Amino acid sequence: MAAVPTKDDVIDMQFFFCPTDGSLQQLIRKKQNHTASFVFGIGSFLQKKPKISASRRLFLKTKILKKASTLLAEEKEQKKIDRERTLSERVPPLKLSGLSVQDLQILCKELHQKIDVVDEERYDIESKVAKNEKEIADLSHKIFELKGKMKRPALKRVRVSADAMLGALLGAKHKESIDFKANLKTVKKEEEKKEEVTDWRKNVDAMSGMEGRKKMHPYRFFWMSKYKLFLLRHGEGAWNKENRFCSWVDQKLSENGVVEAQECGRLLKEQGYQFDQVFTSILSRSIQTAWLVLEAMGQEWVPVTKSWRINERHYGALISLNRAEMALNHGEEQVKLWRRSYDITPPPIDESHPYYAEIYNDRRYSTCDVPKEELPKAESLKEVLDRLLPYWNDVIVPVIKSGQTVLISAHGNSCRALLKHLEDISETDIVNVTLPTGVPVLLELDEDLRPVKPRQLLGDQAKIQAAIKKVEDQGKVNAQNK
Ligand SMILES: O=C(O)[C@@H](COP(=O)(O)O)OP(=O)(O)O
Repeated sequence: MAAVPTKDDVIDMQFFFCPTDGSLQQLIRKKQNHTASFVFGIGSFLQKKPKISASRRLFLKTKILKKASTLLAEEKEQKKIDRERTLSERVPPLKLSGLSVQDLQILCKELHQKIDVVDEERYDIESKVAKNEKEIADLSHKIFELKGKMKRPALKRVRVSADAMLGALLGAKHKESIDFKANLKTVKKEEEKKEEVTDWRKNVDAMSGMEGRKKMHPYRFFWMSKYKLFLLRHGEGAWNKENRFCSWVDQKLSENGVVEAQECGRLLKEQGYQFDQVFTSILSRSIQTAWLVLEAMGQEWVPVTKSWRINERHYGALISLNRAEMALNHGEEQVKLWRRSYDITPPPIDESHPYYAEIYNDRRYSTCDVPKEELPKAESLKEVLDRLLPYWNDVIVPVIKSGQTVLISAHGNSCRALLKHLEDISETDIVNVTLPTGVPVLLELDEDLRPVKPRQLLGDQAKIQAAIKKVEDQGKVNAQNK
């Protein structure tokens, strides 16, 4: 402990509470060395003057306490002022008056971007702290182990040769001398394997679980999302209800489908989401769903862009057939392969099919970016992805990257194809991904449009699970609505 300063040494004396033990302390700064501080307990300070009476001591203590409490209050007040000053410097008050809705939206976006940046910094700092804490814990553990090794029981040193020791162990018969060194193995000191620090974003192979998504680095889930993308399978269509393959036949929403779409819009509104652009297929059920969602959200003005490339998978000759009947005739396994496999294409549609003319004579298919003759006659999920990807890359991605929030109102399989691409789902695992009607799927993506979190199906989770099961069961012999 530092020497007790004399009266001449002292330039400043303060009393304060010690936060660690709650005792009253005295802080004295030395004259010669302004950087040095000495702290003495009040007890010991007072003990140095034994002549002091009890009442005087009490009086002093009370005075010191009063002074300390005033100082504390002042310090608290000062901290408050400092905090407010720093906040007003770093976070200037928002000037909202006179701003148009568009300006407000831009401001909101800017603020969100700032929050994202701060969160990323916070995340970085937190992970650094966690890493350092782990290192400290490891080092403490090593120290503990070393200390343990130091406390070996004191052994008596005995000078005995190896031969003498063998003799003692094996008895007097032992005569040979043994070269112990010859039997010693050379053990290389194992180099401590250093954990490789890589950019987790590049670690696609390490992505994990979640319905077949490849393993994802756990930290990735804590990364802040840069973009939000919403995928939506339209509300129930008339043929969904009848359990018929609808595909490119332009069925409208069922009554229930209308309600599903409206409820979806209400939910998104409740949760405060706003869209800047909506993309749909050129099939009425996805367009109708987009309208109903926007209407329920009060965002009817949001631009809607349509493309055949977002259309449902072309189910070829299966179009209009009942799934349960198909399961009865061809087996549930076969129906599952047709419905959910990645690269199995169902038999193609031809002119003899009852819906061929209705599909291919429809004017909408002469507006596509490929000649009518080149439009598919049946598609596997892979083929859906092949025709969807150019549109995604060339049209939708730039919109998302410009900072706009996008809703894609599409179909079961066009959404599955996109999910496979975005979440890097394997060909075998995509079989297990099923989307219910009218349930928005929220994807949070990083700057390269890779998911940073598991996809979220928004809404009542029990209902969603039941709806998924219902869709899966459509391909079973005993499905409802045969
Ligand atoms: O074509 C259809 O009937 C369904 C998908 O059928 P499954 O792949 O579920 O058999 O597409 P959607 O209702 O999403 O437009």
